[in-house]
Amino acid sequence: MFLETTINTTQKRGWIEVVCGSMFSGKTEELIRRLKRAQIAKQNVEIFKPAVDTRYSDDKVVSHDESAIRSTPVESASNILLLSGDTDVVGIDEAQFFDESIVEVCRELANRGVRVIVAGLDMDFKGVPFGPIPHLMAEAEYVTKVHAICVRCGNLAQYSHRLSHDDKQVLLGEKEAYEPVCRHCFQEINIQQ
Ligand SMILES: Nc1ncnc2c1ncn2[C@@H]1O[C@H](COP(=O)(O)OP(=O)(O)O)[C@@H](O)[C@H]1O
Ligand SMILES: Cc1cn([C@H]2C[C@H](O)[C@@H](COP(=O)(O)O)O2)c(=O)[nH]c1=O
Ligand SMILES: [Zn+2]
Repeated sequence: MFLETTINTTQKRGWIEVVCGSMFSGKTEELIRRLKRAQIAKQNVEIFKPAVDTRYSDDKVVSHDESAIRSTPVESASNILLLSGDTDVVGIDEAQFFDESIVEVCRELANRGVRVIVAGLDMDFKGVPFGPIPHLMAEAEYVTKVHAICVRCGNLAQYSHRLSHDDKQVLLGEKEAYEPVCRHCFQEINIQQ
């Protein structure tokens, strides 16, 4: 479990946390858990997600288990800077869908003294690093990799296997479109295909 860094109230110091893993690994639940605890601590919290992710809700980040928190959809990473005026904590979900400029945005916020918590897929359906997440992992002070349960064998899953033959990297979907699998099962699937 991630343990929050003690906040030194005399000096406002920012940092970056990344929560990554496959689909269904609990990234959004963990993001919501950290943000709700910050709200309980009376911190000023803003949550953003890419406008492209229209699943579940326009104005909420929602987990597969239906826990939710209010959020603002943004068309581009630069909007996050504009909308984060007097904020102590910024949460960003589905960060794999932003372009590389999200790295600069997170850096700028952290340098300003903001705690930035970013959740996103570390790998796409091919097992290839996804968008800006690897770069964010390199810059972050704290990286938490969470795991789903492999639907084929019950081991820890780190891959998101796409059930269709669609080859484009971005394809929104849920259980009808993806299943979380472990290394062994991911290899077996790819040998068969
Ligand atoms: N194969 C699975 N392994 C783990 N959790 C699963 C699985 N299938 C469904 N879930 C549900 O997904 C929830 C995690 O959802 P969520 O936080 O939205 O994940 P993520 O954001 O990583 O896709 C779990 O608490 C569980 O209820
Ligand atoms: C693996 C993979 C996933 N996606 C899409 C599918 C979902 O809409 C999101 C991931 O959501 P989650 O909160 O992590 O479950 O990303 C994609 O577009 N391309 C991929 O390769
Ligand atoms: Zn498996």
